[in-house]
Amino acid sequence: MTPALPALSPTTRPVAPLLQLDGLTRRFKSRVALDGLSLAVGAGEIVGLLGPNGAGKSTTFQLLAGLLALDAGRVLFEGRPLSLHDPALRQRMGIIFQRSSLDDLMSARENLLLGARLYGLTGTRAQERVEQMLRLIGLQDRGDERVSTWSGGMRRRLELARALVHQPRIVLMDEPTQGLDEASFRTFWSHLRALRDAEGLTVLLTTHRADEAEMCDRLAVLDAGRLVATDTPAALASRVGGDILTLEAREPESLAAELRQRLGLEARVVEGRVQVEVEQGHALVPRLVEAFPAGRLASVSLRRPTLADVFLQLTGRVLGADQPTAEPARRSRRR
Ligand SMILES: Nc1ncnc2c1ncn2[C@@H]1O[C@H](COP(=O)(O)OP(=O)(O)OP(=O)(O)O)[C@@H](O)[C@H]1O
Repeated sequence: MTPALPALSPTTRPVAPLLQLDGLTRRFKSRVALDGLSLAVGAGEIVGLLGPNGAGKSTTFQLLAGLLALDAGRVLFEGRPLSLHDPALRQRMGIIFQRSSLDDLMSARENLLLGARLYGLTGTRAQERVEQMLRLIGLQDRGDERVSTWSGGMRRRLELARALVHQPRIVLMDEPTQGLDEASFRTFWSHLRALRDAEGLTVLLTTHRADEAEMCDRLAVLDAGRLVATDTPAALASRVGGDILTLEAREPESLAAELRQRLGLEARVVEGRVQVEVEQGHALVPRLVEAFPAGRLASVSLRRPTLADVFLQLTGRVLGADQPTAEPARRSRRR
């Protein structure tokens, strides 16, 4: 008798990512919207897709939602390739698009019940799930009100509940908090995290907000349909290193040119102010004040880099802005 093979221990058994995008490619005539995007999303992870306008974020979501056909590439769920039209994939995914998909004339409960029925949940099971979701988003006392009377923040939380009513493993969210005020943004995220903890939810979202990007477990930066970086927010922020000096001046372009020529600094103009990335910012401040007499500089401020700076360095664009503002920074820096 052949001896039984030893069982793989949990540490040696390979764990497939929950969702794996493998070389996703989509063209619109001669324009390549997505150019071989590969990205793995692990179970229980909140992954943020960051990218300037036209980077390919919405195209990725439309492909995953089965609304567009792929030109090349494949999607694996728990290690198994799945067609984007496979009902099994639909069942495991919840999607929140930028535009509201709620029915304004219905109450919150009715909206959730409709969502549940679309995924085959009926009877007491559907009712229970609807009540559970209303509790999780903290709106159980308002469930019978018409959605049209609700605030933007409450509606976004209801969208989240509706995308999750059929208990998907992963939820895709296209700019879920766009237009929300600070308080609604915080509430939305605390519910999202509670859902992740309560239901083991995995999230793939797009955002233009640096504060939202900071909240993700991992970020994938897209530019012109290609993945240019993927890492934790902290690791990405440490790529910029050093300090960010911001200088206000009446003629920012000429000041930036002088900083480059006279001091050999990598200075660029970002939204009307001169920005310089340096290792020892505090040591440079007195030199700048000395080099540029009163009148040339209106103010100098020093801060640690944020994700918005990382984004600028990688893509040459300001996070959330429509137009390019600068060339992506060269790697070498004056120390
Ligand atoms: N239906 C379409 N027909 C032609 N071109 C398209 C179509 N959809 C997207 N594109 C192009 O594909 C590229 C990627 O667009 P996409 O909407 O995915 O970008 P995005 O990252 O979502 O941008 P935004 O942040 O502005 O929503 C863009 O150049 C866009 O013009």
